[in-house]
Amino acid sequence: MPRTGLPSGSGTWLDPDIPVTGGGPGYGAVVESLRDLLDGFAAASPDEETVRALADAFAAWSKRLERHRVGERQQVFGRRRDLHGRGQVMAPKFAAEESDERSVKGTVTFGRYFLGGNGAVHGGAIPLLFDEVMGRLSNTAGRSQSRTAFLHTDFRSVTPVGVPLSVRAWFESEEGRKRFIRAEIRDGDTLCAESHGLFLALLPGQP
Ligand SMILES: CCCCCCCCCCCC(=O)SCCNC(=O)CCNC(=O)[C@H](O)C(C)(C)COP(=O)(O)OP(=O)(O)OC[C@H]1O[C@@H](n2cnc3c(N)ncnc32)[C@H](O)[C@@H]1OP(=O)(O)O
Repeated sequence: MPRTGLPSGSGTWLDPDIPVTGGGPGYGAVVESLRDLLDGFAAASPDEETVRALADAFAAWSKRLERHRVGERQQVFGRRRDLHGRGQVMAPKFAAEESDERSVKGTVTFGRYFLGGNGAVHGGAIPLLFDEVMGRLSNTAGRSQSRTAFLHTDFRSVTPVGVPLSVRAWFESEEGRKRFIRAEIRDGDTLCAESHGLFLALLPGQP
């Protein structure tokens, strides 16, 4: 078991090697429903009756899930590498389409939940997506676990909500523990944002 409880990967992105199967085959559909719920909630102006019904339903589900609470190493959320977005809803779902040992390409659509304003994705959600994609790429293809040392993002044009965007991340260089990675998000030919980051392979005993 890896030190941090996050499994590292010896396969490439599209060839995950450590199956985490908690939640069973229906888990991915639940995560999708949760994403839809967040987008729907963000887009809604509900009446009071609907708000009360939502509050009751959410409280009931929180109580029920409390019975299934586990420690970090048994957690399913965010550890299902067989699912796009690894079964988490904190970041928008990145769907990888091509990968090799040094790069990954895929798509993302930022739902309404990630709206900053005026149709543009929130400026914090974009580095979140970059960290997700670059951080995971950093740990693929037999590499040991790493952590983000720095992540620089340039916002080149508005990143639109609700539009399928292409995402690409690739290794620029690897120097000992240092993994320099770059990434970009494009809307068609338009560069929306680009990032470069340093990911440091963890030393034994580092959390
Ligand atoms: C299904 C599950 C999938 C799971 C998939 C998960 C995907 C998501 C992944 C998300 C990843 C994250 O967000 S991780 C969470 C965010 N990051 C963190 O919390 C990291 C916090 N920081 C740290 O823990 C530490 O600073 C480290 C580990 C990054 C580095 O500490 P260290 O090991 O002591 O290294 P240190 O000696 O300081 O530095 C080593 C070398 O790197 C350089 N260096 C260090 N930091 C920097 C820096 N910011 N900018 C430039 N250079 C730096 C040093 O100058 C040195 O160069 P030289 O002298 O050798 O030349």
